[in-house]
Amino acid sequence: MSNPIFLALDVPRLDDAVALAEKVKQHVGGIKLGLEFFNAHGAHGVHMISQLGMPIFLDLKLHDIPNTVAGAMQAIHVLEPAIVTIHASGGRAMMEDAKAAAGENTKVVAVTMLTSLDERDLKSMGVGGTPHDHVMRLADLAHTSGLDGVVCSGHEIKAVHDQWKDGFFVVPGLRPEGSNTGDQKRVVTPRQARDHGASVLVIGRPISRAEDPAQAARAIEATL
Ligand SMILES: O=C(O)c1cc(=O)[nH]c(=O)n1[C@@H]1O[C@H](COP(=O)(O)O)[C@@H](O)[C@H]1O
Repeated sequence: MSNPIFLALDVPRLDDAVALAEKVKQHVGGIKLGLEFFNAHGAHGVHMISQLGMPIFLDLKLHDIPNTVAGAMQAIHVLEPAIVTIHASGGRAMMEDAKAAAGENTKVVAVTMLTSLDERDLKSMGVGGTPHDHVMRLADLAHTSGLDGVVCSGHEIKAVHDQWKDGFFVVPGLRPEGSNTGDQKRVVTPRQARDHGASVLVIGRPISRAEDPAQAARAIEATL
């Protein structure tokens, strides 16, 4: 079975990002490049990381009107990402148009509810119900909009997987037992997420901020 860990390369300097990716390469299945990396280094940065020969997950969290998101999807064909994120709250038309505009080898997955949010945050945004309800509703919308899968926390992955058997599921907000959760609120261990149906495990700081990132990645890999 291939390694489901994608390292979130949320580091500001390109040379540090390349060095970190080189260090952990043997212990992860791919690299996730997100807003911090893409806004700082753009297409050039993506090409640099692509040279390591690993699948690239471009976490752009697109959320705009359908025409604009479709145009953004077209613009990244050249980068050949394996996975791209959009926001499910952009709605059905946005998701349908995003999928139609994506490259044929790119999985388009929708962020349901960020792992940094909890029920109080939902309430403060005027959204009723529990995180579970909210995630299930948006996962169903993403499914019927023709997407490949969703991003959700480890708290919901089992229910989402039960409802969408052949979906592709990305789970961030992962922490090995006893490690610092930081800004994440809906957290599980990498092993729990894997056991409950995650296709991809996104892990950033527990590896990137470790004293020995390769050892940290190896230790997490060993728990799977
Ligand atoms: O789309 C994502 O990858 C994402 C969605 C989400 O709900 N929560 C979340 O943390 N992420 C990303 O996953 C990574 C988590 O990083 P760490 O908390 O450092 O492991 C970051 O790059 C986030 O941008």
